[in-house]
Amino acid sequence: MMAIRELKVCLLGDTGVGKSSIVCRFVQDHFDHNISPTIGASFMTKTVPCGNELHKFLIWDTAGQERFHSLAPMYYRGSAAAVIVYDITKQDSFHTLKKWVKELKEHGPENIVMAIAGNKCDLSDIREVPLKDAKEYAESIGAVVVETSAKNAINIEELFQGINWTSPALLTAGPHCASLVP
Ligand SMILES: Nc1nc2c(ncn2[C@@H]2O[C@H](COP(=O)(O)OP(=O)(O)OP(=O)(O)O)[C@@H](O)[C@H]2O)c(=O)[nH]1
Repeated sequence: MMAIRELKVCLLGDTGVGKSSIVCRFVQDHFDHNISPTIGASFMTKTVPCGNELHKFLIWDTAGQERFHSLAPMYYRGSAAAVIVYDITKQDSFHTLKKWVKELKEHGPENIVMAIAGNKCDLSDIREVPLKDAKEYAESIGAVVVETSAKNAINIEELFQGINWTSPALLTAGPHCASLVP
């Protein structure tokens, strides 16, 4: 018998920052230059061994386009953690990230664990957002931050594994943490 812990996580962030690409790299180890914008949201799972248990990530990848904004609460409300993504080459996307954090604090589940991903770190020569700014901001809201590249498979596993899944908020998250499989 190995315990399986289900970890519900949603991805939020501006359109085009690479949310679907991060999920695709994590779940399928694949990158598509011509990936289409998400319509509504998409759902994927991935199970990975972690110590003497299995972690089953239940991942909601939301659509970043403004016209889908009103759907986001349906996905973040059921999540124990949120990965909020910006594009290190677009200052605007960092601004949008801050708006998501504010919305989560106001309307998200109490104690939702937040992780920030500065994606497209393969393009650091055209960077607009210094890592220092992201670190300072993350610290101010008690979130972890990591720079990722879905394209070059940098820090993608680390992003999902680095979420503080031992947070009391998650341990008390109830039935979805406790099922057992043979
Ligand atoms: N150079 C580079 N390009 C990336 C990276 N991740 C994603 N992209 C590209 O950025 C574009 C947008 O990626 P998506 O994954 O569709 O972005 P999204 O955040 O899911 O967008 P929405 O579904 O509209 O919210 C695509 O052309 C990707 O190929 C990366 O790490 N590096």
